[in-house]
Amino acid sequence: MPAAQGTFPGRPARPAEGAAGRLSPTVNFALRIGFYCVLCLVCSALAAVACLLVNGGRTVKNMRIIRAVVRTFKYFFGLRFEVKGLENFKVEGPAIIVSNHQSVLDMMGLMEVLPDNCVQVGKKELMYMGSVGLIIYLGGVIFINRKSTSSAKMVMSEVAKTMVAENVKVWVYPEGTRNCTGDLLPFKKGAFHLAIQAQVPVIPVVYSSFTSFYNPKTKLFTSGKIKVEVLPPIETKGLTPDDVTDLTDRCFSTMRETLFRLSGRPSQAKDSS
Ligand SMILES: CCCCC/C=C\C/C=C\CCCCCCCC(=O)SCCNC(=O)CCNC(=O)[C@H](O)C(C)(C)COP(=O)(O)OP(=O)(O)OC[C@H]1O[C@@H](n2cnc3c(N)ncnc32)[C@H](O)[C@@H]1OP(=O)(O)O
Ligand SMILES: CCCCCCCC/C=C\CCCCCCCC(=O)OC[C@@H](O)COP(=O)(O)O
Repeated sequence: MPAAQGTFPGRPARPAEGAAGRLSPTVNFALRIGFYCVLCLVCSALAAVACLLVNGGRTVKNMRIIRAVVRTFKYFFGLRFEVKGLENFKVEGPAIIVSNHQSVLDMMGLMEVLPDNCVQVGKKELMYMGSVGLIIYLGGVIFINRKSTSSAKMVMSEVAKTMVAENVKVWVYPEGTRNCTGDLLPFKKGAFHLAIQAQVPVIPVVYSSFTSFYNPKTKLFTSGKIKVEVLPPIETKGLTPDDVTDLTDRCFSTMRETLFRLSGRPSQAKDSS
């Protein structure tokens, strides 16, 4: 049975165990992150076989298999998710989903709420992570080259056409990189160009800050609760490229306000420093 409250590996010691039973935060952090990576690598290899046998190759249908596997990971790390607003995913047809990106641990949060027929946009370097790269490829993830704006834009424009033709939702992390500060980085505009080009709604998803249980700088990684809110879709019908900045700013403000509320920091919602 999986450990319920972050008891494996490198769980914090109980007072009765004394100093001998305690692990330094650095060792605890390394063990838990190392275990996460091994879990991802091993499960990806096994899931890749299942994906090839069941679906035959690269297809978004493989995401169902990946989702089912990754949803079990939270039990090993004592993580709990409290999800609200899943009904907001029930829009007819394709949509762009945008969410905050804090850590590699986000894969657990992603799979907790991932709707069917939804692929993510990821940096191309992810392809080279061994079996994890293979499973990401098999899941249909759209790879972009962050070092080449023109090629990234070309890929995104192609996605605008295919997502409508194939009725697929696309999940983008608009911060463009991981950010575990408890705030949002300024949003890149690719997701919003994509939504307006395809004339599909944007659905923001916000995860509460990990900083109370996870902080790579201070080597903190314990059990914890993550609040997730799927916000109402923002329509883009009739919007033009001139509206991209407004749409980006609107999503950013709504998500930042939600991030602070979910993380118990309402007073900072208006502070843009
Ligand atoms: C079974 C076990 C499994 C174990 C593993 C578990 C799970 C794995 C399985 C699946 C899950 C996979 C999850 C993958 C997650 C991946 C996460 C990431 O990789 S995040 C990083 C990559 N993503 C992004 O970067 C997306 C956000 N970025 C953008 O949107 C960017 O805008 C960009 C399109 C990438 C371009 O970026 P760049 O920095 O080069 O340029 P700018 O953003 O500054 O834009 C310049 C300029 O161009 C305009 N622009 C942008 N896009 C467009 C467009 N499509 N069309 C037209 N114009 C565009 C932009 O507005 C700027 O102009 P201006 O300044 O005038 O506004
Ligand atoms: C043979 C090669 C072996 C490689 C071994 C790799 C070991 C890594 C194994 C598992 C790690 C699980 C990662 C799951 C995928 C995480 C996706 C992710 O979060 O990518 C980060 C990316 O969004 C932004 O990158 P940056 O913050 O800009 O950087």
